[in-house]
Amino acid sequence: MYKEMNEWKHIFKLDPAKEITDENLEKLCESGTDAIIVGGTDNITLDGVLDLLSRIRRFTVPCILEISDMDAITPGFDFYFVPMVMNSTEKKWMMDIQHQAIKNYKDIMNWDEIFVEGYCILNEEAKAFRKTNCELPDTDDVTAYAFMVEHMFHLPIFYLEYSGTYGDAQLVRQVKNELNNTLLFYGGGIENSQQAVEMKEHADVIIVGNSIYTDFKNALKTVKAVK
Ligand SMILES: CC(C)=CCC/C(C)=C/CC/C(C)=C/CC/C(C)=C/CC/C(C)=C/CC/C(C)=C/CC/C(C)=C/COP(=O)(O)OP(=O)(O)O
Ligand SMILES: O=P(O)(O)OC[C@@H](O)CO
Ligand SMILES: [Mg+2]
Repeated sequence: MYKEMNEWKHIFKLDPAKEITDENLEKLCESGTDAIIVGGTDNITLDGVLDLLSRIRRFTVPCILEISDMDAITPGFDFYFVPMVMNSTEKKWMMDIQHQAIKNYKDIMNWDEIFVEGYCILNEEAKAFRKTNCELPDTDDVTAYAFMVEHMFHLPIFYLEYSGTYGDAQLVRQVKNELNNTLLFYGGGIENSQQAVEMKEHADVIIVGNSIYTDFKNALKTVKAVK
């Protein structure tokens, strides 16, 4: 585990398929957030990733590529996050794409900068849910996935993903109570300081994505709210 990651509280997730002005990008990078993730589900191109990378690189904030497409992997990021979708009904999204990627890249992979995320996607409307043919887990299922991620796979991150909608804070609390070593990331629908504080009470790290593009001022305020 990258030592400082244990102390992270807040991350902004920027989508390479969406536009952001230099002015707003600077505000995000200088906001005090712990890191910027570059990632999304649809239309992720190498050009889009490289554009954001070069613009974020002007600042000191750690910059992470969350890999969702093999064709959009590039050197230059501080860290690489590799999703494995626990509640996908297809082995492909849990194992096979990652297996193929490791065959391609194993000779140049620096495992000190690569972190695998056990994803559990809980919003049926999210693009990632549909793309990876997820099934909606109940509370017991989610808890069991958390156990698997920590005790069977020993992954550094369990990611409760509600992308696009605000989730169930009580479920986040229950999951947090089951985890000891694996960090709990929460992402989904955080649009204001109050929501950020509520989810940060339970999750180790909150991720703010879409509201950067829909309500920038309030998205920016989520950093100070949790720090
Ligand atoms: C050249 C170089 C420096 C190499 C470095 C070495 C390296 C890091 C090699 C890669 C190793 C590896 C194992 C890669 C895995 C590659 C891969 C494509 C894995 C599959 C990932 C996956 C399951 C993708 C499916 C979609 C998904 C779950 C994406 C996660 C992010 C997410 C949920 C985004 C939010 O999406 P959403 O909000 O629903 O959608 P929009 O924001 O787009 O609307
Ligand atoms: O876009 P939102 O809904 O903020 O979710 C953040 C992140 O978890 C998406 O992968
Ligand atoms: Mg998104």
